[in-house]
Amino acid sequence: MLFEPITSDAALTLQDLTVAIGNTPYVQGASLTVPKGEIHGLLGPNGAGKTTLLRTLYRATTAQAGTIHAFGRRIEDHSPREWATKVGALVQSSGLLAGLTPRDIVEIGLFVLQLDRSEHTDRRDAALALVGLADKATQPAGNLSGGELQRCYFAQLLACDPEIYILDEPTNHLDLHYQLVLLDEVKRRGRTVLMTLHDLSLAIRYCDQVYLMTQGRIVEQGPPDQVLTRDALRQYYQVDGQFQGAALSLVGPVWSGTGGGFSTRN
Ligand SMILES: Nc1ncnc2c1ncn2[C@@H]1O[C@H](COP(=O)(O)OP(=O)(O)OP(=O)(O)O)[C@@H](O)[C@H]1O
Repeated sequence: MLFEPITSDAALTLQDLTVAIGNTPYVQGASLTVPKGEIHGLLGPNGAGKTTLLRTLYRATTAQAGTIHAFGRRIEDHSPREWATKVGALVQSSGLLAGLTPRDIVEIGLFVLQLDRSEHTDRRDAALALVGLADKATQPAGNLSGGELQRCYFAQLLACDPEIYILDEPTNHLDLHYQLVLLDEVKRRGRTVLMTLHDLSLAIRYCDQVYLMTQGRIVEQGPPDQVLTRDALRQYYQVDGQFQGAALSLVGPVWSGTGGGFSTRN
């Protein structure tokens, strides 16, 4: 297979990545390039392999084949600390919150950067204010609502402000206001982003490019309005609907065939 050359303009490059759990490959031959400062979306039905792919980027999983480069350097050539300062992730996780406050959670993220005390405090407080948690900063995180907790993890990432943001369903639990506030903030910062999204209207609104994944493979890629056609929605998401601008007009589910993920819907 011929690949595009890896340049340092490409913030993130995955080439022919295969990730297996046990003997089953859940990501197969995935290649993508995110240029510096662009926002790319990884889309597709449940079980398509999106999270499994992202997990290799924050080093929770190791790929069996293929390569990952950030700014032209292989992932293996970075120390875990170096990678953690370059690549930050917002993941789908309940976490262990016993005894922690939102302030602690943000500080745990900042620890790896080893900032001087005043910058550490400034970044922590600014991030908690940005996500609207300044008044709950010292309360038990275990008492936060689902959306507040997601905002808390967002604050951790925004405080660290890595060069590359890996976001797994970043709008999970967020109300409409915070969906827009936080994704606007990510876009405003001009960082490089690879994120999974089930909300396709948000993909149209924020993504420069999207990849449609199904059964572990990237099957379509391009600007979101060109990828998310009526045919693609029917084939990969099993819905009848179409976009008018960023608005999705849905008719209903389509029941024929199997799901695009690893489980069937019949
Ligand atoms: N630890 C594991 N053991 C066994 N199978 C797993 C494991 N982790 C993931 N899988 C399987 O890998 C497949 C891909 O899962 P993944 O979480 O990557 O999908 P996804 O595209 O992110 O889905 P969703 O949109 O539902 O979040 C699924 O079929 C899932 O059951």
